Amino acid sequence: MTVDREVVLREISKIALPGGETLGQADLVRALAVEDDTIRFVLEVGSAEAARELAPVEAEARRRLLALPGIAHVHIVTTAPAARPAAPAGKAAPSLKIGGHPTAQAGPQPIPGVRHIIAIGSGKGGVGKSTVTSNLAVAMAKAGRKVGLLDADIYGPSQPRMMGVSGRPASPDGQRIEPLHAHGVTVMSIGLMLKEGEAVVWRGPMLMGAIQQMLQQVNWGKLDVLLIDLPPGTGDVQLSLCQKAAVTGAIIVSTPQDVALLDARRAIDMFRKLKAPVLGLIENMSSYVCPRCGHEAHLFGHGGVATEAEALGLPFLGELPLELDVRLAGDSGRPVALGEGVTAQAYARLADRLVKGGIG
Ligand SMILES: Nc1ncnc2c1ncn2[C@@H]1O[C@H](COP(=O)(O)OP(=O)(O)OP(=O)(O)O)[C@@H](O)[C@H]1O
Repeated sequence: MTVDREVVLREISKIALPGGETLGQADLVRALAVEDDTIRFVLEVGSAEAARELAPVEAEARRRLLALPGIAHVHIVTTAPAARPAAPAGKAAPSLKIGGHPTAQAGPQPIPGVRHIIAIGSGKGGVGKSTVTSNLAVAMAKAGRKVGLLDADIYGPSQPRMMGVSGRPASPDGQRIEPLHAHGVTVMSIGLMLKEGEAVVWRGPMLMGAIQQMLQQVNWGKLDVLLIDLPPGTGDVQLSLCQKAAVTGAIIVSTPQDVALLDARRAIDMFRKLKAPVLGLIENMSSYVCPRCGHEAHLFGHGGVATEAEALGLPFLGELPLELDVRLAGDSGRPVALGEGVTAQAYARLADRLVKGGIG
């Protein structure tokens, strides 16, 4: 038997809590990760007292999980908000330190001044999610919207390169973080918070702390829309994000290939479970137009995403061509949407569609 998230949840969800509910019913498990012989998760409760009462539950969960085949380590962290004096509005913020434990909160919070939060996800890596996010951000800014871009791709933050920003963001008061600005877009990336070349093994609580910090402690200012570049797949960042931020909706990027579509379906399913509405699907690398002869070819198939959107009853937001300039522009820090070509026009249409749809 392979021990995965589902197996772990099944194993511990029936454990009874002091109040009579089960662990599954109370929905306390966060940031669950299974890595080789190790299981890690957070139990998030409302108060320090409730956390203390969970000690026997923690012990029982550990006992059950260590009995699973191949599991040698179980790390459980129980978190509760620290009691702290009320701070004046807009001033409450812990120190600028990635990996702080998150403060448990009642539910998804809006970000002051930010009208819409849009998560951009994909089922699979390499389909162009980051490219689409940077170009869409630029296209919406060109259309006169106030746009922010948060790069939450912990596995490979690529927005600093794609947007051409570098340097560690300043924090003049040691509490709030000043974002960077490029091409009319306010930018913050988890990559800018890490030291160059630093490898980080993200643990659940660190991850949740980092996400919460980037949402709530960055001086985003007034934004019509904040686009969030998620890591590919269906993991803890997606979960943390939907728990911490009042996400307006998610957009899924896919190539037309069947395997990418299959993974995209999983991502859609996850957002639905997390109660984040899926605003629509985008087909990237849809067609290739030969720059010499103008011949159009469909290297990864064509139209699969539109068909999938229709089957799922979701809007199809548009298709974006495969073009060498897209990659070159992304590598040079000047997204192709800044220009006037075919792809830039496709992004302008996409931005227009979202703005007309009330997003941004
Ligand atoms: N439409 C396109 N035409 C040409 N190249 C593209 C296009 N879209 C993306 N690419 C290139 O494909 C590569 C992967 O794109 P990108 O990093 O945006 O994918 P991703 O889905 O964010 O991947 P990951 O999340 O795994 O980092 C990059 O080199 C990018 O420049």
